Amino acid sequence: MDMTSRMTSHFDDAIDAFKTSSLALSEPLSAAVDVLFGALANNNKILACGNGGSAADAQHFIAELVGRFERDRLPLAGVALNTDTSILTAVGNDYGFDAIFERQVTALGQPGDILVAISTSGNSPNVLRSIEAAHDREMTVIALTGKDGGKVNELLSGPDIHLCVPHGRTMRIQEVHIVLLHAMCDGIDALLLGDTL
Ligand SMILES: O=C(CO)[C@@H](O)[C@H](O)[C@H](O)[C@H](O)COP(=O)(O)O
Ligand SMILES: [Zn+2]
Repeated sequence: MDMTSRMTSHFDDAIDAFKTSSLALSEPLSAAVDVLFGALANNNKILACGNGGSAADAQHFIAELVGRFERDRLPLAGVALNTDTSILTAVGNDYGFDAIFERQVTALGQPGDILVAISTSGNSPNVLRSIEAAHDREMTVIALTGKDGGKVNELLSGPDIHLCVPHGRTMRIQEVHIVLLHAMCDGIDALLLGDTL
C-alpha cells in the first residue's frame, strides 16, 4: 500500500468507527448527558481520569467544563485527576501507580459526584481502582472504553453508564472518545442554555 492510500485508509476506518459508534452509543450518550447535567445542577462535581492519550482527553473535557465549550456560561465544577504532578508522583511513589486516581477520588469524591473514567482497553488498573473508589463514595461512573470493555464490565452497576467504542484499535477508540466528550459538553450546554448553536 502506498503512503497516500495508507493515509486515506485512516479516514475510511475513522468514518466506519464513527458510524458504528453512532448506532451503538447515541442512546447511552444521551443518558450520560442527563446524568452529568443532573449532578452539576445539584451542585455536585465531575472527576475525570485516564492514562496517556486518555489523560489528555480527561483534562481537555474538564477544561471545557470549568472554562467554556462553545458559548459563554457559568463555570462548571470538574477536576482532572491526571494533571497534578506533585500528587501523581507522591501517591505513585508512596502507594504505587495503581493508586494515583483511587486516592484522589477518595479525597475529593462526594455522594452524587460523577467519575468519568477513560480507558481504551478497559483494563488499566489505576482506572479500575478509581471506579471502585467512586462506588465507595456513592458516585455514579461514566466509563469510556473500547474493544470488549475489558474488566470495566465487571465493575459497573446500577446507574453507571458504559460507552464502549466498538473498535479494536486504541487510536480509533480515542478518536471516538473525543467526539463523545465534546458531544457531552454540547448536551450539557443545550440543557443549560437552550439548544440553539
Ligand atoms: O495515546 C496512546 C495511544 O494512541 C497511548 O498514550 C495510550 O493512551 C497509553 O498507552 C495508555 O496507557 C493506554 O491505556 P488504556 O487506554 O488501555 O487505559
Ligand atoms: Zn493516542
